[in-house]
Amino acid sequence: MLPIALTLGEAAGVALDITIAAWARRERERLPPFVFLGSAANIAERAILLGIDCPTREVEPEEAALVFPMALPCLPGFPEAKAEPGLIAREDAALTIQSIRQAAEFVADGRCSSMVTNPIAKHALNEAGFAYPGHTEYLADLGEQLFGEKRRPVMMLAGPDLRAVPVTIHVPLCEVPRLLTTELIVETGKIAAEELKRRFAISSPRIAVSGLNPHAGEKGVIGKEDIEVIRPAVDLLCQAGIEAEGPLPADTMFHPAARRRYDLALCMYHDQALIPVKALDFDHAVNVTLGLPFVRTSPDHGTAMEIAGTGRARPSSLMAALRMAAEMSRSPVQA
Ligand SMILES: NC(=O)c1ccc[n+]([C@@H]2O[C@H](COP(=O)([O-])OP(=O)(O)OC[C@H]3O[C@@H](n4cnc5c(N)ncnc54)[C@H](O)[C@@H]3O)[C@@H](O)[C@H]2O)c1
Ligand SMILES: N[C@H](C(=O)O)[C@H](O)COP(=O)(O)O
Repeated sequence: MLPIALTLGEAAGVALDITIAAWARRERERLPPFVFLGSAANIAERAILLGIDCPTREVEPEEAALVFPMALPCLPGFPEAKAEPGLIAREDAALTIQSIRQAAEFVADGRCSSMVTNPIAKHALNEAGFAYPGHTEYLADLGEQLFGEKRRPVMMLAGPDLRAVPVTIHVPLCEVPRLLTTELIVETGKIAAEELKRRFAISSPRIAVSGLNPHAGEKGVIGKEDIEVIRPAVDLLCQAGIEAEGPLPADTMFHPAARRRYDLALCMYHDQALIPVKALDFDHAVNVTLGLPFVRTSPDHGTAMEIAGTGRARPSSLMAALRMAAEMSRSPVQA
């Protein structure tokens, strides 16, 4: 059985904590096997701090599934991160990036089934010269480099109660109206619909498209984008055979009865999509990148630096991400 490649993330945050806590729950939670692409020494040290019994074993991915019931499999020789809980070490940025790339390479080489990323501190990587605002954008480039396929990466946050996709992702809010085009909305909606069919067995996904402005523009009185940019996109999605409706006022499309009418909320910007998912399902939602030539999921939360090393970090979202990656890798049609 191929393991999941689990990345290092930011060692000053809760990445090590939730990795250890998830492994410790592997039997009860029936977790798929994973191999940690980080240092065994870092895991051992954090496990002592947390008071969790967590033996490690340095193994290649091929042996990880066999070892997983007894010890947390770690990549042999992976350099030790220097961070302390809550205290970022600048030199760790290179390791964090190396781990993400290594995970994608293992999947490309058929040595791992999929990748799950631990949370990174975007500002720390940015200061170290990392040219991407997040995993999503970096992984799209790795998809091209390693698989020869470049598609638009689509971020989806998926919880038990809601799936939502932001059309624009890691961009300043003031840039959103300029970046939002009919073409971008249609392309994002098509990729999302295709992936819901292919990877999530939803045969005819229903997509609710949000407006941009209050009250979806109130017939153009409070902004024109809803009429001029978003409505034509909804029409084009419908013409492409996708069950899409909108633009819907964003403030009233997330209550329980409204959510029952669709499988995916296609939202215009990051917080419009992520706030409702995290408000409803923070502990169990998963961040999944659609449109990649490989499977990548992630917990929905960030580095939570202030609770690193305290034992207060819950591994539930990471466990949901591991399960989702395993299920998506088993989906009938592979990229
Ligand atoms: N996938 C990723 O790499 C990813 C995702 C989101 C945020 N981030 C980064 O994380 C950093 C911090 O972001 P933030 O503070 O907005 O969000 P955060 O998710 O780190 O923290 C928000 C709140 O939730 C709590 N929390 C988070 N995870 C928890 C867990 N597993 N168990 C218990 N409590 C938990 C935190 O203590 C905090 O109170 C930023 O640098 C951001 O860029 C990374
Ligand atoms: N936008 C995500 C969130 O807030 O949960 C997060 O920053 C992760 O993004 P990447 O997966 O692109 O790193």
